[in-house]
Amino acid sequence: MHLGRLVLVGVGLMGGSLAAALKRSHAVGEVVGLAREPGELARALELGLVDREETDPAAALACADAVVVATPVGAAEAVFRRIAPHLPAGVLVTDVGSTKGSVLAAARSAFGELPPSLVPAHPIAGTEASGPAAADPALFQGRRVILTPAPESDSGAVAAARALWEAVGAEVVEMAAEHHDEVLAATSHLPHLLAYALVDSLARRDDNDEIFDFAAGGFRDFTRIASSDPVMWHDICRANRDALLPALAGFRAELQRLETAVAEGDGDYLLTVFRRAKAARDRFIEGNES
Ligand SMILES: NC(=O)C1=CN([C@@H]2O[C@H](COP(=O)(O)OP(=O)(O)OC[C@H]3O[C@@H](n4cnc5c(N)ncnc54)[C@H](O)[C@@H]3O)[C@@H](O)[C@H]2O)C=CC1
Ligand SMILES: O=C(O)C(=O)Cc1ccc(O)cc1
Repeated sequence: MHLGRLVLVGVGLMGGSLAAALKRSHAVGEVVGLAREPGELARALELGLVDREETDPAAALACADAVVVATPVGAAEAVFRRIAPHLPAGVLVTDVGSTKGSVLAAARSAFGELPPSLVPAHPIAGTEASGPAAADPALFQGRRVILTPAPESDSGAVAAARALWEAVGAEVVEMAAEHHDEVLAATSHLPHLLAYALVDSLARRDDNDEIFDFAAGGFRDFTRIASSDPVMWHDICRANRDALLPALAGFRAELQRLETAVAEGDGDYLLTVFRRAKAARDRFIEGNES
C-alpha cells in the first residue's frame, strides 16, 4: 500500500501518530495538514508529522489519495462540510473517532448522502495525552482498529482503509457502527466517565489536599484516566448518549447492590464480585499477552 498524498484534518495525538507511522513504513509520499487558520500546524510541521500546511480545502484535496479526519468527534460534521465541495469522487475518507454512529450521521448530514468512499475507523489505541508532541509512530503496532463501514460503503474503499491501518501494524476488524458504540460505551466511555466523576468528587471535598497526599495506587490509576482531554471526552459522551445511558444505568444498579452489601456486611457478595472481577481481569491479561 502506498499513498501519494494523505490529507490530515486534526494533527494531534492520533493524527500525528498515524502520519508518523505511515512515514516510518514508507507508506505515504506527502502528508498535507488541513488547518483552520494559518500557523495552526506549526508544531506538527516542526516535528515533521506533516510536510505542508494548507488552509484552503480545495488546494489540500487536489490530488489527494486519502483523507483522515482526526479531530474530536464533535467537529466531524463541520470538517465534512468543509471538505465536501472539494472531495474528488472515490477518494478514501476515514477517521479515528471514538464514536461511530455519530460520524456516519455527521457525514450523511454534511454530504447529503453517505459517500461510498467513506469508511469510519476507530483505533483502539491511545493514551491520556493529546497534541502533536505526544504522537508516537508505534502507537498502532499490534493494536486493533475497528472499521464500521455502512451498507453504502464501497468494497474497494473498505479494502483501502484496511490496507492503510495494516500498514501501521494494526489488526483490522469490522463491526456495525451501532454494535461498536454499545461495546465501546461499556468498555471505554463508561470507565472514563467514572474516572472523571471519582476524581472530581474527591477533589471537591474540603480535605482534598490530604486525599491527594495519601493517594494510593488505585486512585492514581483513576487520576491518569481523568487527565484525558476534557473536550474530547465531552464530545464522546454527547455523541454516544444512546449507548452510554443504558451502560450507566446498568452500572448504577451494580453499585447499588455493592452499597447494600457493604451496609449489611454481606462479605459473601463482596468476595463473589471481587473474585469474579479478578478472574476476568487475569484472563484478559493472559489472553492479551499470548
Ligand atoms: N486520545 C486517544 O487516546 C484516542 C482518541 N481517539 C479519537 O481520536 C480523535 C482525536 O483525538 P486526539 O488525537 O487524542 O486529540 P488531540 O487533541 O490530540 O488532537 C485533535 C486535533 O484536532 C484539531 N481540531 C479540533 N477541531 C478541529 C477542526 N474543526 N478542524 C481542524 N482541526 C481541528 C485540534 O487542533 C487538534 O490538533 C478524537 O475523535 C478521539 O475520540 C481514538 C482513539 C484513542
Ligand atoms: O488512555 C487510555 O486508557 C485509553 O483508553 C485511550 C483511549 C481513548 C479513547 C479511545 O477511543 C480509545 C483509547
